[in-house]
Amino acid sequence: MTQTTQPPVRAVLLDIEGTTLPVSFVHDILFPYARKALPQLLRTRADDPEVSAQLAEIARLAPGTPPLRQLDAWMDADAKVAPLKALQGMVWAQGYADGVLKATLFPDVVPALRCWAAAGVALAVYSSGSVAAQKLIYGHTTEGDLSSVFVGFYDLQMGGKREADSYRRIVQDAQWTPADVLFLSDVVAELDAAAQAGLQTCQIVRPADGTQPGTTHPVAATLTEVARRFGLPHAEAA
Ligand SMILES: CSCCC(=O)C(=O)COP(=O)(O)O
Ligand SMILES: [Mg+2]
Repeated sequence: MTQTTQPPVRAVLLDIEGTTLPVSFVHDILFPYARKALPQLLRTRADDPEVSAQLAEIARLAPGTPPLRQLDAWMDADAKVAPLKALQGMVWAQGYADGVLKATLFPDVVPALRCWAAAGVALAVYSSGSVAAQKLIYGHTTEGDLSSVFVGFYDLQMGGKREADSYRRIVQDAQWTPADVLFLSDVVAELDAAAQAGLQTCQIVRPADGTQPGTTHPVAATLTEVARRFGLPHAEAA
């Protein structure tokens, strides 16, 4: 019988929602905050080039629809659309600055990420949330600023998370070898796309989020379990 061995993991690419952060934080705190704050952002900063560029993109994607109505429709559908994600990131910045928003990561996340980074494993984020929003989350956690553990942040500018080419672009940008990279996500379609691009994969199945395990990828409930399964260092072993 032939046995396949996994190449050692040299880099870990991580999803956010449902992987490092509870789905409830995104849906019950971040999204309602953005829905409430977006009308004022469009009223007061429509001429700001950062905002007007996103308004132009909305007009390109949904010609003739008033921007706020289109943003509401995308939020209702939880659509992962770049201009919505960019504008959400802009309003969240104020919430983090005011101290109203603070990210509570799953308890296994900070020790695992610190341990992996200290051991020389390259860590990067890939989320539908904008790079600015990702840096805000990891820069404002209940356990302090974690953003320096990451060597890269990737968003929808790389393409959709269910498309294999997005993972190829990320790996190329980071100058990694696909087989050396482990992608962690709660969503099987994202893992399928990453596997198609040659990455190793593991589904994070968080009981708190009620994630349903699939059958086609290794499964782990915590990053500690990921470490054991993929030969990464873990805090207890340090
Ligand atoms: C990074 S900010 C909040 C996440 C977000 O806006 C979102 O849509 C969730 O996307 P993910 O790709 O992390 O599931
Ligand atoms: Mg997710």
